Amino acid sequence: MMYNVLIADPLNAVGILPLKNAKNIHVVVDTGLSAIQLHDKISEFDALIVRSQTQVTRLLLENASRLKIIGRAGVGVDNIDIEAATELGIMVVNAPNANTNSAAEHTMAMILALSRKIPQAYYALKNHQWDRKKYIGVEVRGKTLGIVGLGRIGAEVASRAKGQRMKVIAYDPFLSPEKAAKMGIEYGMLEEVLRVSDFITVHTPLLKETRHLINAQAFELMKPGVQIINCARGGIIDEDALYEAILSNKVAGAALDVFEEEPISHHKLLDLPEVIATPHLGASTIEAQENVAVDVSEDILNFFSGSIVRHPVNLPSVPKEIMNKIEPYFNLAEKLGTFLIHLIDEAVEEVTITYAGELSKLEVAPLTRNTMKGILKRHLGTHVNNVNAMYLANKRGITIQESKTTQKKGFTNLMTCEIKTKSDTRNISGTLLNGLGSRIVKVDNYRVDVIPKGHIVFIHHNDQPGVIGRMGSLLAEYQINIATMQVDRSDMGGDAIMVLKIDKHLENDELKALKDLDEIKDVKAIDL
Ligand SMILES: NC(=O)c1ccc[n+]([C@@H]2O[C@H](COP(=O)([O-])OP(=O)(O)OC[C@H]3O[C@@H](n4cnc5c(N)ncnc54)[C@H](O)[C@@H]3O)[C@@H](O)[C@H]2O)c1
Ligand SMILES: O=C(O)CC[C@@H](O)C(=O)O
Repeated sequence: MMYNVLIADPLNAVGILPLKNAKNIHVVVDTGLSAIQLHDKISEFDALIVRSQTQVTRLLLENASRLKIIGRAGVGVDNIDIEAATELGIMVVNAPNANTNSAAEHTMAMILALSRKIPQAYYALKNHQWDRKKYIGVEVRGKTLGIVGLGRIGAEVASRAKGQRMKVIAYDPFLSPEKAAKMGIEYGMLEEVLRVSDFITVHTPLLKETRHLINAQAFELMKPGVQIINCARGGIIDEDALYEAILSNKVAGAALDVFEEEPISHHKLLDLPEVIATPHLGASTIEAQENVAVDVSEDILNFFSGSIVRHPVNLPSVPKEIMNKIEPYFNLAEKLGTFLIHLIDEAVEEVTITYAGELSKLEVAPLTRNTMKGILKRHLGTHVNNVNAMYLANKRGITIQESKTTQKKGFTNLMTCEIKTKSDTRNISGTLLNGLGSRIVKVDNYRVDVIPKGHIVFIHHNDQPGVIGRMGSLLAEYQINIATMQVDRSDMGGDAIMVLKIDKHLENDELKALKDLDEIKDVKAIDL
């Protein structure tokens, strides 16, 4: 059988040799296609390889009748509609480790270029201006580098910055003070990192929760004269807010490798002398390009030869015969993990999953993996799947325990997930009701009855008259409809919780307004 592979973005020629040399693969390299041309052509191909430029949309995939696999030659998969690919049974693979080093080196190059105004001075000199006074920089030695997102690249940047004698402070939801100490850096919550840093570099994925993570409020917290670096994804920093912060002299300089929209040739930020920029070059080295091309090429060959792929982004990996038995619980497991992680504000240290009643007779390992996927996906994004979830948890030092009990605990089947952090323990339980589908039945031991789907607001408050009414009125002011509501309390006048189902995603300003109401202790917005 011959497989047609389309390479739609520029890829390293040596890296794609494994594909070119394979007897059953016909490689077409066509990197200049418009979206419409790609749409017209895609139905001829069994595999598509892209970098960050080609947008792999649902519309494109719906026309890709032969397509079986997409290779992303890099880390970020935000240019690929993973949900659509999964729905259509198209596998997505990426190359998560292949460009880490290059992206970290590029970040360091940007920090140093920014601190010494190298691009500005170079530009002036090329324009025949010998000006030594205008381009006085600052040393990075002794300065504090704040790292937001301490994953693969963030951690590499941290170790390089220490080599430059910088103090490093980092925030990552999976980082604890102990882990930070082992790496010889400081741990801080996001606000602290923003407050104390002289340079701030972001290394998170672009997710719903990280879009505009660095916004006008974040800039307000920063030191005057702070310098900002983004070599991760456009959109993590609010570009309008950055522009204003530079005009008001709060931010002294910014180095950008990525933009909210790409490609660009004009942008108001590029008109500011304080901004230096590169056109998404973080992974553009000979080594990284060869590595990413080799990694995706090999995985595409693995896929077509029926071998195990090494970097799946969306693989449903559970064998069919086991899946048939546990399928009804599979979705519930992920949703319990997703719900619970939203209640957690510190690094996760331990996860315990207990299977009770009929569940204890089943093969539950895939359910544990799917729960972990739900937990990790919140901060690690769509590349987490039930194949790599345990590996990723392990790498972050999270202990996972699984236990079974034949006791029914009030339900014929009950799955309970507990997360321990340094100072907190939270739990959630769910069940499958005969004929009625899955339900969340307990949160932190409060009784609830919630279908694990849609937009949920979880509120922790004091049991006082009027709280529920104020909550309802405020949501009404924002035109937010409450679909269902559950309330429970520890005792009269004591701790209480509310679980609301609402008809839309709760925006940050709406969340803040709810938090500011009297008697409210905490509010979490959870999209299941
Ligand atoms: N410029 C380039 O060419 C280039 C090259 C490679 C990667 N990237 C991008 O760099 C970014 C990081 O890649 P990586 O391989 O290190 O990913 P990674 O998954 O290893 O690390 C991301 C880290 O961000 C953390 N995170 C998630 N939400 C957070 C939040 N709200 N606050 C703080 N931290 C949060 C996660 O816990 C995780 O540890 C991605 O956006 C990737 O697409 C860019
Ligand atoms: O394709 C590129 O060069 C960029 C890749 C990079 O942004 C990534 O996420 O891996």
